[in-house]
Amino acid sequence: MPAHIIDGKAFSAGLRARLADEVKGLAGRGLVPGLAVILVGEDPASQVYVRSKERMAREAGMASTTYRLPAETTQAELDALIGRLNADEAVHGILVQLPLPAGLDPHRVVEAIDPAKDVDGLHPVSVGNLASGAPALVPCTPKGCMMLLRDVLGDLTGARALVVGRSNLMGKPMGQLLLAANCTVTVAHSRTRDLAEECRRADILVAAAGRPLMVKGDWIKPGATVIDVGINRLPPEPGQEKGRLVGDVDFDAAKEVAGAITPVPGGVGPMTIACLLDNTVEAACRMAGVERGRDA
Ligand SMILES: NC(=O)C1=CN([C@@H]2O[C@H](COP(=O)(O)OP(=O)(O)OC[C@H]3O[C@@H](n4cnc5c(N)ncnc54)[C@H](OP(=O)(O)O)[C@@H]3O)[C@@H](O)[C@H]2O)C=CC1
Ligand SMILES: Nc1nc(=O)c2c([nH]1)NC[C@@H]1CN(c3ccc(C(=O)N[C@@H](CCC(=O)O)C(=O)O)cc3)C=[N+]21
Repeated sequence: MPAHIIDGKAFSAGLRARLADEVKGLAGRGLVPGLAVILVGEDPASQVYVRSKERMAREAGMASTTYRLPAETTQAELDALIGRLNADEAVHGILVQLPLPAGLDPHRVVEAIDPAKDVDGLHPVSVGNLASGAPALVPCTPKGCMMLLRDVLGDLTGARALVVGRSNLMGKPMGQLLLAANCTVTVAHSRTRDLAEECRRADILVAAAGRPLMVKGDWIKPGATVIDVGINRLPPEPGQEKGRLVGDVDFDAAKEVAGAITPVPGGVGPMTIACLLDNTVEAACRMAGVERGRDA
């Protein structure tokens, strides 16, 4: 039986509609959640992301400002902007798009952000809170993956979970969240010895390697839940202007074996933006001492 196709786009729209209601309520109390995004240089993937993020923040009734800085921006200039945003009471969330141009130190930039406004969940305080089980602002993409997994599977207790990739933005926090959800977690990477064999053991497979179509159909355990985080553009076919967008999983083959699977596009990507908005509302409520009606 072909897999259930997990509709991240619809899930994201539902979450954003609930956030819009919540934001309306907050605005009535004088609190408008504000997001600041900093984009240095012209990374094309980040530009797409920044545009849809700004649109969706506005649609949810939030304030959103994007700071576009030239690639030659110095560390001191970037630090100064972050300092101003830290001090700005109308800003509740600050996100610096990664990767940064060469010459800018991503660790220093992330550490300059007030942890209370760290809606990307990358500051050492956020990372420590997540790892130690304290309330934390959780990185948006792994958070979105967990929402989809819980929607499909309910309780994840005891499941064997494999995360392919160990980046700070995705693989590592994903491993932490699955562990907190009582999965038995393996994190694979480019030095993993037999990736196919590791995949075949996984009840939950999260692919975040940035390698187009790397995970083959016969690497999937029958019935497994597959979350494809990869966003890769293939080279254009003759006569086409742009190449096709594909994930890290060979979707056409995998959907014949998996129990459930996310498509690319329309899977994890839209969840990332919804979770960014959710984190901004969360940060705003914490700063204002407002209790949230839980559901996200
Ligand atoms: N949908 C969304 O919202 C988002 C999508 N993405 C996409 O997810 C993917 C991963 O992003 P990100 O984590 O930032 O990427 P990084 O490049 O930072 O990390 C990639 C990870 O994958 C591992 N890896 C690379 N090649 C292989 C391989 N052949 N076998 C096993 N592991 C491998 C690397 O291992 P090692 O550490 O050994 O080098 C590394 O840990 C990208 O396609 C990105 O575009 C990212 C963020 C959000
Ligand atoms: N500090 C930081 N935090 C990030 O979370 C971050 C980042 N930097 N740098 C870039 C990556 C990439 N990323 C995406 C988010 C949404 C989609 C998305 O919405 N994708 C849609 C459409 C994609 C399209 O059509 O081009 C989809 O998959 O359906 C994609 C990619 C967040 N990132």
